[in-house]
Formats: sequence, structure tokens, C-alpha cells
Amino acid sequence: MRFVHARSISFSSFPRFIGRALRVPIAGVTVGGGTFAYANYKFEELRNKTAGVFGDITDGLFDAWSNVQDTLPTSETIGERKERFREWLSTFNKQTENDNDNNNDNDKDIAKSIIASVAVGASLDSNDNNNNNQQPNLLMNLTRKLIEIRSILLSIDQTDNLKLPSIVVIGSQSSGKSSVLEAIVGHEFLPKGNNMVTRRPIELTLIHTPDSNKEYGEFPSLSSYGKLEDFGAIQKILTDLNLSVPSSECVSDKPIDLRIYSPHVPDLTLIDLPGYVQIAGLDQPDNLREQISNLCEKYIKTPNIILAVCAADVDLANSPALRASRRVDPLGLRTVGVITKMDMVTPNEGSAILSNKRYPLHLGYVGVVCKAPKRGIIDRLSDNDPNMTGAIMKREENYFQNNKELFNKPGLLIGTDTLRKKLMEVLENSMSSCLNNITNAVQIEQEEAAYQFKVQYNDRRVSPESYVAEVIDNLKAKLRDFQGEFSKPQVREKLESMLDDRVMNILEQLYWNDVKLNDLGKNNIESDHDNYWAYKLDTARSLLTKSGIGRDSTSLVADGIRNLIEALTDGPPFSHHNNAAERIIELSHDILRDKLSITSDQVENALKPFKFEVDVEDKEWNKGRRHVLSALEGEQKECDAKLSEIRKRVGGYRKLNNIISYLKSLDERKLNQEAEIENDGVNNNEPAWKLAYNPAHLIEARQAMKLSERLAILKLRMSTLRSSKCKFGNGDNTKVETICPEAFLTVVSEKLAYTSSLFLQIELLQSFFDQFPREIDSRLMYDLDRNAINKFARENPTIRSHLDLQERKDKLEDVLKRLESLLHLKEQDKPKARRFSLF
Ligand SMILES: Nc1nc2c(ncn2[C@@H]2O[C@H](COP(=O)(O)OP(=O)(O)OP(=O)(O)O)[C@@H](O)[C@H]2O)c(=O)[nH]1
Repeated sequence: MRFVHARSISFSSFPRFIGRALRVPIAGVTVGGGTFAYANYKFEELRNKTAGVFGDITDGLFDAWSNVQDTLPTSETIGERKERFREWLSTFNKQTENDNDNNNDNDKDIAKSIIASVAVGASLDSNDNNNNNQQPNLLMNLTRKLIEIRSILLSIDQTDNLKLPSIVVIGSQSSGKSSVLEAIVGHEFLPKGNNMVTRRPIELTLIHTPDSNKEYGEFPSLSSYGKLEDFGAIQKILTDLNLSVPSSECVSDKPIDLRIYSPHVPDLTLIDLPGYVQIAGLDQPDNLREQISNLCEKYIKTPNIILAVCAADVDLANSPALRASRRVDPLGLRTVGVITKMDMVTPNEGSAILSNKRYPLHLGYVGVVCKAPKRGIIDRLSDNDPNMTGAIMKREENYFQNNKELFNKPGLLIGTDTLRKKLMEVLENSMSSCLNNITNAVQIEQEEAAYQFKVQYNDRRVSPESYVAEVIDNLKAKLRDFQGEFSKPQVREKLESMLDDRVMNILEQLYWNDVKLNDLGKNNIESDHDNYWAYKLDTARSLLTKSGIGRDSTSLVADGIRNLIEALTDGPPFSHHNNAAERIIELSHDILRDKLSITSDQVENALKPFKFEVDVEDKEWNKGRRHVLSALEGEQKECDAKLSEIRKRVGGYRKLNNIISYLKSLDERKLNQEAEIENDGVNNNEPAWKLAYNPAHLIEARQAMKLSERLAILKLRMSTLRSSKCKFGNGDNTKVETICPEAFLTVVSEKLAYTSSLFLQIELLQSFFDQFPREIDSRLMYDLDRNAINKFARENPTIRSHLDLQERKDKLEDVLKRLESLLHLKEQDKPKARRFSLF
């Protein structure tokens, strides 16, 4: 190793040298870094800045530095290590003094001092970090911790005052934005294509995972995709999400959140935005240019860092990215310029652009060559390393190496790796300087959220799980309450009412339209008189018992249950949970469907004996007789009421009678006409359509005629039913049954209803009300995962507001705690910063 002459350097000489030689902020040295990698990065940066001026001095120093690193025992204490570096520095000074080759070059002294001091500073920093486990170097993890905090804040608030800085990538279309981002990540994963494929902001969070070899991406708001290790799949999803914005709109400000975990990426947050366009295409909106500008404008606001991407082969004067950045950051304090496609201009031109004289940016420009070399199919197949960083870096390194006399100049920043480190440093510094402001802002928001939570909810907490459990418990409780509506007497009553209608139909069909009805109950009119009516009764019983009561009574009860479930899921809270309500209804239908046919068969079987014979006891008869009498009385009242309404509408009793008489005369005339036509084939009378009354009244009168006929029959039958002819125990009960079919059929229908209700109770109702709540638990509740429970609870706007505020309050409390602990650590870290300033 050869050391050239240098003046002896000391710790205290550092700031002066740094100030003169580096002319860049040194915050990274005093507060950042902390690892050998970081020290190496600083070295590299120095090498770039000094090599052109100071020649081979740096090489000697780098060798010395490498040796120190290699021989560092890991168990040293901070004090021991400090001592070691002092020794190293003093040996280094002595050596360089001895190595005096009569060259008293002040600049070389400076260079050596800088390099040595940076080495010591960074190493001590690293040393503190490695050896003091109780208090890890805060600032090493500052970016990572603030990125986590940023994600939490973004999940609760999109307002500007709670925003931590992120790096926003802007540039014109095809300037190389995606290529730069992919080079930083080391994978091809961004949407590609000519048809303006970046239509939404892509919020990219890179998470450095040093302890894992795995590289994967996650879309936090699309958890169903899970961890995606295939970057091609990430590219496909991003493309689909972008193209979901129709061409006619082209741009949307709804961001896509993507996180990438890898041991090869730094902790960074980057936002890729649609590229600036000059003119809109034919199928694109006219105001596309304005839309993109507005979107970029929204993102380039403070505190974000702007990564202004400009292609080397396009004049910087025409760069829309630089123009936009200058508007919001005139001094370029938070703008890093990236000159892409350095290989597309001559090295002289490239070097001139990077020297940053025409459009100076405080944070400078970094020149990159990000185009990966094209690989053939054979290369791809044999490529075990899907990571593309190596290939890009190699190409880039070759390019700059081949032109090192132009690019190895102080102040020129080149290469993707330098860019990466620069971004880490800038983001870290920016986040660090935001710490106090953001802590204050979060504290204000947290206090407000805590106050609102107290006022609105009296600090009562809810959880999606407890809400779901409450909803389901309430449903089950209501179900138990309504089960009473399906008790045995109630079901029987419903069935009786169904069968009453059926009895009335049969009576009308078989008896009340029978012209011989007046003779029913009279003695010895014709020889087969008794047989006639006995046969009729048999037919009536048969019609009633064989009318499909099993099927109909089962359907009646099943419909009742369906209506009940629909009613239960109709109002709140299920009005907020349409899917769940549908699912519950579906579940009830499934259970009923399984039970319907078996229940119907069971009921039908139980009714079989009644199809052949029905034994009626006195008590049953009397009850049936009373029942039917009251039913007929009810019908009589109904007919009377209808008749009186018709009278009112037509214009009174007399008028109605007149119309009825008129109708009767018409009917008679019609009959005569028909008879004449039948006999002579000629119609001699006037046409019947010459009407004397309002046609609506004629219709009403026809109705009145029918009602009168029905009333006459009802009166006749009620008088028979009330008479002793319809009393049991006066002789032949079978005859009584024949004379009083209304009472007999009512008794039969009551027996049928009673038996049916017994079987329906056992086969359908009990088993449904047992099974349904269990099915809700097993097929509805247990199916729900955390996300589904959360989604369900949030469907209810009241619960959603409660949960939102609660979550906001909790997250703000969490963030505040994290920020306070970072501030505390930063406070503790201050002596270290002072220490470096003493160099
Ligand atoms: N020669 C060369 N080509 C590059 C470089 N960087 C990017 N390119 C090429 O430039 C073209 C555009 O690059 P992209 O990275 O897609 O540019 P972009 O700004 O993301 O484009 P949009 O998303 O359409 O706005 C591609 O063909 C890249 O391969 C570079 O450093 N050198």
C-alpha cells in the first residue's frame, strides 16, 4: 500500500475540510448511516467527488479503509472502537508523513482528511449501532419506521396535514420513469405499452427485508391476491388495474397501493404518475394534458420529494417535469433530477447535462442508463436469477467506466446505485425534518378524535365481531318470539280456514246449485231420494278428503315460515345487509325444500282413514254445527252488505228492483227468442240491445240478483241447520249427516285440520325451528373470515361511523406513540451529532 504525503489530520479538522471539498450537505454523515454499507456508500460518494481531482490518493485510502473493516472484532465496545480508530488515524497520519515525497499538496491533505474522517465517523456510527443493543441507532431505521407510520396515516386520512413525504416520480411520456423505478426495485413489474398504460398513481412502498431471501409484492387493498412472488403477475395486475380506467377518461386519481418486500430494495416510498403528454390522441379526452398536469400538481406538493425524470436526448429546457418542479420548488430543495438515457447522447453532452449549470437543483442530478440489455430466449431460459439489477448495473457501469475521464468528476452523480442511495438519504432527511411537525399535527388530530369518540359514543367500543354476533343473536331471539305464531292451535286455525273455503266450494258445487235442494230433508218424495243425498254426501266427503290436503297444508305452513323469515330480514339491521339477508332466506328455503315432500306425504298418510269413513261424536257434531252456522251467518252478513252497497250505487231499493225486473224480462225475452229461432229459424222480436238502463247499473243488478239467490239459499240452509232435523241423538245420525251436509263437512274439515296440524308440527315446524339457527351458525357465521366480518359490520352506516372513528382514534394514538418514541430517540441521538461536529 502506498500513501502519498499528507499533513497530519485530526478529528477536529473535519468540518472545515468537508465544507471545502464536498460542498454537499453532510446530514447523512451526522445523523444517517450507521452501517459499513453506509460508510462504503459515503466513501464511494467521496471517491466520485474527489477522484478526478486527487488522483490515486483515494485508492490508497480505500485500501486502508477496507483493511480496517476486515479486522474489526465485533465484540468491541464503543470506547474501544473509538480508541481503535484514533489509533488508526494516527498511524495513518504518521505513515503519510513518513511517506512524504516532497509533495506539499494542500488539496491532497484535504482529500485524505475527508476520507479518513468520514470513515471514522461512519464507522463509529455503525459501531454504536452494532454494539449497543439497548438503544439501537434510531436513525438507521427512521425511514422504515416513518414509512410504516405513513402507511397507517394514509389508511385513516388523505388530508395534506397528516402526510409524510414520499418520492414522486414525474416526467414526460417515455422519459424512462418506469425503467428507473424498475432498476431501483430490480424487477420488471410496471405496466408497459404504447396505449398510455399508466393511468392511475402507483404508490409503491419498498420494504427492505435483510433477513429473508424472498422477494414478493402485495396489494394491501386487494388482499385476495396474497403474496405475489412472480413479478410478471404483479405487472399483469397493475396493467389490468390501470386499464380499468377507460380510454375515454384516460386518467384517474385513485391510487393503486403496491408494496414490495425484498432484501435488495431500500426502504423507500415512491409514487409513479402518468407521464406528461404534449397532445392528446384521437381516442383520448381533449383535456388529457390538463388532467395529467393536475394530477401531478396534487402529488408534487410539499412535503413530497420530486424525482424529475428527464431523458438526456431531450433538451432540459423542454422538460415538463423540471418546469412543474420549479413552480412548486423554485430552489430545487426537494427535487432530485434524474437524467435517463445517458447512452443516447455523447459522453461529453451527458457530462455537461449532469454538471447542472443551466437549471441548477440543490439536490443535483443523477445520470443513469437504465435499459436492460436484450436477452435471447436461451439467456432467459438459462437465467437462474430473475433479478434484472445485475444486467442493468453492468451495462450502466460499463458505460460510465468507458467514459470515466468525463464522468469521474467531482460533483457529478452517476449510476442507479448512487440514485438509490441518494433517494434513501434525501427521503430520510426529509422525513427526519418532518418529525416535529407531523408529531404536532398527529397530536392535534388524536385529541380531536378522542374528544369526538367521547362525545359521540361515550368511549363505548365496538368490534365488527361483536356486532355480527349481536345481529345474529337478535335474529335468533326474534325467531324464537315468532315461533309462537306457529303453535299447534294457530296452525290448526289456519288450516281450518283453508278447509272452510274448500267446504264452501264443495257445498256450492254439489248442493247449493242443485235444483232439488229444497227437497233435502223432506220425507218420501221419491224412491231414491235418500240414496241420492247419501251418495252426494259421500262424494262431498271424498272431494274434501282427497283434495290434496297433505300438499296444501304443508305449503301453507311453509309459506308462513318463508314470510316470517322474509319479514325478519326485511327491516333494520338487515336492510343494510342485503347479501346476508338473501343468504338467510336462501338457507331457510333450502331447509324447507328438504322437508316439504316428506312432510306432505306424512300428512297425507295420516289423513288416509278419513277418505273412507268418518266417525262423528255428538260433541264434534254440535261444535261443527255451531261453526258452520256462524260461517253461514257471516256469509249472509257479507251478502247483505254487498247488496245494500249496490242499492246505494244504483239509486235505491226500488230502482234496483226495477232494473232486476227489467233484466228478468230481458232474460225471458231472450229465452223466447232462442226458442223461436230453434223452432222457426226466424227472429220476430225487437233486438234485445235496446237497453233502458245504464249498462253499469245493469251489471250491478245482475250481481244483486246473484247475491239475492245466495241469500235465499243461505236462509234456507240456516233454517234447516237450526232445526231439530240437524240435531244428533234424535235417531239416525247418518240421516242427520245427510240432511245437514254443511255441518258434516265442517266436522270432517276440523278433524282433517287437527290431524294435519299434529303432523306438521312434528315433521316441519319443530325440525325447522331446531335446524335453522344451527344452520345460520354453521353455514353463515363460521364461514366468515375477519375480512368478511369487517365488511359485514361496515355495511351498517351507524356501525361504520363508530368503527371509523374508533379506528382513527386508535391508529392516531399508535402513530403518536411511535412518533414520540422516535423523537425521544432523536433527542438521545443528539450528542452523537455533536460528537461528529467536533471532528
Ligand atoms: N437507451 C436507453 N433506453 C432507455 C433508457 N431508459 C429507458 N429506455 C427506453 O425508453 C423507453 C421508455 O421507457 P419507460 O421506462 O417505459 O418510460 P416511461 O417514462 O415510464 O414511459 P410512460 O410510462 O409511457 O410514460 C423504453 O423503450 C425503454 O427501454 C436508457 O437509459 N437508455
